[in-house]
Amino acid sequence: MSQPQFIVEGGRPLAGSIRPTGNKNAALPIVCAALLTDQPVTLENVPRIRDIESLLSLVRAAGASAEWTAANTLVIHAKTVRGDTLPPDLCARIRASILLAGPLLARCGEVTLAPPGGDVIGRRRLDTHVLALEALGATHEFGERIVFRAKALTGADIFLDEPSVTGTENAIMAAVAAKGTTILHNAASEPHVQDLCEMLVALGAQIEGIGSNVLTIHGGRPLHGGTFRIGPDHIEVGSFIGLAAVTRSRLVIEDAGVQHLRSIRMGFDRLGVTTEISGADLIVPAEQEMRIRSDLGGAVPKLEDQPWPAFPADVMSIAIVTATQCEGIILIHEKMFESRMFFVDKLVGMGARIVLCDPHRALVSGPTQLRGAQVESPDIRAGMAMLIAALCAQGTSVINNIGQIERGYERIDERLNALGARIQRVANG
Ligand SMILES: CC(=O)N[C@H]1[C@@H](OP(=O)(O)OP(=O)(O)OC[C@H]2O[C@@H](n3ccc(=O)[nH]c3=O)[C@H](O)[C@@H]2O)O[C@H](CO)[C@@H](O)[C@@H]1O
Ligand SMILES: C=C(OP(=O)(O)O)C(=O)O
Repeated sequence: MSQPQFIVEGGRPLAGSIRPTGNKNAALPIVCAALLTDQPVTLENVPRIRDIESLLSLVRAAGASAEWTAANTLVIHAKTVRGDTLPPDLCARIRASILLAGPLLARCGEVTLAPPGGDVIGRRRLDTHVLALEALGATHEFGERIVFRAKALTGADIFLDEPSVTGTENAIMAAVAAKGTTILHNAASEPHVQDLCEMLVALGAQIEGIGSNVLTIHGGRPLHGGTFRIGPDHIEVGSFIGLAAVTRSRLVIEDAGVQHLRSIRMGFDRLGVTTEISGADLIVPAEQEMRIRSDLGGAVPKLEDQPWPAFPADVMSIAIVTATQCEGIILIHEKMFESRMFFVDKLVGMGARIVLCDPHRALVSGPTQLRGAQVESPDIRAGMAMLIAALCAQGTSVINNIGQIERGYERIDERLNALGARIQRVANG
């Protein structure tokens, strides 16, 4: 069945306030972490997005209950769980299915998964997950099925081969259940990793070094139930900064989690897009310089992604669209995923001046007037980037395959229409 489309009328300025939803990439591991205890866990500010619904289907298949008690409040109760009943098609739908490995291994001593899915943005390793779980005492089988087994999990001194986000999260969840102390070196430290740690601490875990790349976890303490509120999605905030800039709109991004925005704001600053902090809110003024800042001596500047706390890979696609509306030239270097930049073809089709140097680097020269077009949305962030491009373009655009956008952004058409956008969601065919 074909997916609905967005019909977007471009060129309209937006205005008003918008609140980011809870962080998708925090909510996903935190839902999994709720399976570590047999007590009920209440999660607030959970985004109502497709990836969460897919994960909840997996959680229920494992034997836990998961009920929405308010629009964004979820109660998970994993009184008993099983690790051998996860439907392969659901595992293949989302990257986050792999995050069930740590908690179900800890609870059941064995877990069987199918290889995870997620955005088709290039090869996605699982080696770090295996490295960490093996160090804690698990064995693994890897093929059409991924099986982890452990009679007992024991704390260990672990150096991760890369600061994998989900790899770190799996390691943390397993280490919290393991007897003894685990030291995780070269750990990822993104806001979502921090949120997961804080949630586990709220349930009784002992974790030191939260926010750094060395975590010390004193495991084996029984976890109780509790309530935890998911933090705001900094990637969504980055998306709204780009949206405001290219539509020349003043937007107030409420309760934006400003403590986590330094690298994102600095990245947009390089494009000539400045933002202001006002209490807990972030303001994007309508008047922007939109002039790319050259490096010293007039050299061509570069915007590159790196592990946290540097500029996040998931905001790169949004930065590319923004750069098409700024005066000057900039090299965008996406270091991580081999297929994430291919969507720039679609921007070129809309009038952007972009040279894709190789799968990781693109040279963007602006500003160019974008024209409405019929486009696909290949992954969550490219999809959002296309939506932003359509809102800034002259004329009408059609965005197909919007299920990709809705994997990560809650009611995005409704929320942007409340700011003055014209986005119509229509059934396709
Ligand atoms: C469900 C979930 O949480 N998904 C996120 C998670 O995926 P996921 O956990 O699958 O990504 P991984 O962190 O395992 O893989 C990316 C690897 O590349 C490294 N790296 C990162 C940036 C960079 O500029 N250069 C570099 O080499 C990372 O440190 C990491 O080692 O983290 C990715 C990296 O943030 C995000 O894109 C995904 O949205
Ligand atoms: C790549 C992303 O998601 P996932 O890891 O779930 O595919 C993303 O959130 O941009």
